[in-house]
Amino acid sequence: MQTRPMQTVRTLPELRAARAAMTGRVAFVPTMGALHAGHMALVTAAREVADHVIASIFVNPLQFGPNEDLARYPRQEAADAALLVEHGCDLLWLPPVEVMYPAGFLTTVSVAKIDAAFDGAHRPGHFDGVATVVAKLFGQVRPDIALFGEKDWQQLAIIRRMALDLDMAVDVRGVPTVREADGLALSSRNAYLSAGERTAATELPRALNAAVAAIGRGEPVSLALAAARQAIAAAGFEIDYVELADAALQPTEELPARLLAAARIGTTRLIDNIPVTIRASR
Ligand SMILES: Nc1ncnc2c1ncn2[C@@H]1O[C@H](COP(=O)(O)OP(=O)(O)OP(=O)(O)O)[C@@H](O)[C@H]1O
Ligand SMILES: CC(C)(CO)[C@@H](O)C(=O)[O-]
Ligand code: BAL
Repeated sequence: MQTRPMQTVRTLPELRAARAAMTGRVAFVPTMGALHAGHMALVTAAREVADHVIASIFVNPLQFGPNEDLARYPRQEAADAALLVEHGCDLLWLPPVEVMYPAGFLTTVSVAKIDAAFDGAHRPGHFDGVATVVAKLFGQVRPDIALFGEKDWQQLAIIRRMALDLDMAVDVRGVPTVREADGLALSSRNAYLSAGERTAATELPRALNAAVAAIGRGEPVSLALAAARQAIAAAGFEIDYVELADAALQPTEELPARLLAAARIGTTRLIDNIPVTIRASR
């Protein structure tokens, strides 16, 4: 892997100066840190499509509910910076919370309808927090391209919609989910799992894949989803949802049908999703 100098900035004047010095196309990877190979796939994809790569790390309080894991969300700035350097990031934007939300901050960006189901229903206010911070980050960084993981499928749909609706002139691109060898989607929150929970967690992608295979064979969707829910629950999960994304979550034709799931094991909430092909003649 190449290593090249990476600048780290924590103030808006420094960010603006560094951005102004960039010529050519700029790709942006927003994150909440605790970086892993999934984030690095975004940085690598960014490197391939642009002249400069900017990443941000900001654990955004606005997108956490009152009983969620804001306080314990993993923070590992030095290790994150080292990974970003290794993968060719040019600029790391590390805004303090008072720079993002100074006293008097009053604005919310809300993407209606596609935020209503799935994680939007289970995490009230979450996607307003995401849309608001990403709108701010886009305004600060002014990227040509921004990359988001397909793991957060609904988030990707919402940000695409927001960028289109608000004429942000940012090309929002999805990057396929990076998985562990046993199928579990990489996630910063996997660090919360005990050894037993980590073993059980593989049931989530396994059951989703089994359901998609059954649907592909022509089994009724309702039966395939019921079997997946049963298997996920039997592994020790409390299920938030295991559902097919409906047309409302497909704001562009580039986003095919998807089976989405969220479930909690112990104190950890995991999400996942995979593509589905539904036979016309069932
Ligand atoms: N396994 C993965 N494959 C591809 N992209 C990913 C993966 N995990 C996270 N991303 C993407 O990285 C970006 C930053 O995500 P974030 O920092 O929340 O990481 P995370 O691992 O998803 O953490 P969390 O556990 O909070 O969900 C998002 O666009 C997200 O979709
Ligand atoms: C897009 C994002 C960085 C906004 O805080 C976050 O929701 C995430 O890490 O997926
Ligand atoms: N990975 C999406 C950010 C969140 O769960 O808050």
